[in-house]
Amino acid sequence: MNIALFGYGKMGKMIETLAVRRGHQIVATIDVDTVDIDFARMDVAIDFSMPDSAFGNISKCLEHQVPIISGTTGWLADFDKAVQLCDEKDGAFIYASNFSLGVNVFFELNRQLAKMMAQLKQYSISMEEIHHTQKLDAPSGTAITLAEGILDHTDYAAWKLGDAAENEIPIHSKRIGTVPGTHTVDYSSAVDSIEIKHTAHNREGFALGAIIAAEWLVGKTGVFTMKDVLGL
Ligand SMILES: NC(=O)C1=CN([C@@H]2O[C@H](COP(=O)(O)OP(=O)(O)OC[C@H]3O[C@@H](n4cnc5c(N)ncnc54)[C@H](O)[C@@H]3O)[C@@H](O)[C@H]2O)C=CC1
Ligand SMILES: O=C(O)C1=N[C@H](C(=O)O)C[C@H](O)C1
Repeated sequence: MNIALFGYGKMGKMIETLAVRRGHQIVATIDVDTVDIDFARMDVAIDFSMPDSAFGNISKCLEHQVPIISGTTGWLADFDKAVQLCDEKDGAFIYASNFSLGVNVFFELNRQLAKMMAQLKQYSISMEEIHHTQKLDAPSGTAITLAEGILDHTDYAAWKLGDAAENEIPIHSKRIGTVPGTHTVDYSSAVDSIEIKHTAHNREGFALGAIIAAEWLVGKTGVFTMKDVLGL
């Protein structure tokens, strides 16, 4: 496949390495200063850029009929517009807050646990996410997806960054060194706690998941998720 990378930072470079190893060609690396973009050469594009550039990059790809994988977080205020544009253009689009296969299993585990705990009102829920100090957005996209999975199955009204009201799920964000990404969901009562946790050891899992999603998306039309890709 001919892959274009939008965003040639930590993730873009990791995806390049793994994609070449899987036999793909990187036909463009587009970063903040890139002026000319040759969309005709691309079978698929993968965007790991910045919160304020993601929607623009996604829109350009959809306008040019290039299937687009979006991994950038912190731009979801524009998500519905991206879906609408994809429909209008008969395009192909996948966004995931986290492409790692392990985290996508963890998302399902989180939803199952929330269902089981919904009636046990003696437990209060809190979440923690830890990332490297260069991360621009908080809470992480992954933490938001986890919180949404809990909100779907419980009486909590919303999630909140930091301290929260009784009917809100607090998400505590920490920025430490070079941590690639750790997410914990905690249910605590007066007598015990239940905790589920995912720890990324490096960025390879995110990059591999994004490439697998790109391989899956080419030739399809519509808006999909990692659940579709992985058959979860
Ligand atoms: N969904 C997932 O599985 C994962 C998502 N991420 C997200 O991916 C994004 C990028 O993460 P990193 O690579 O660690 O960040 P990074 O800061 O290392 O790289 C971002 C790159 O985007 C470039 N950029 C800025 N404006 C641009 C534009 N208009 N067009 C193209 N590129 C532009 C920057 O110059 C930089 O090189 C973040 O939003 C992060 O939260 C990160 C890891 C996994
Ligand atoms: O910025 C990162 O590094 C990561 N961002 C994603 C997020 O916001 O959830 C995914 C992963 O946790 C790494």
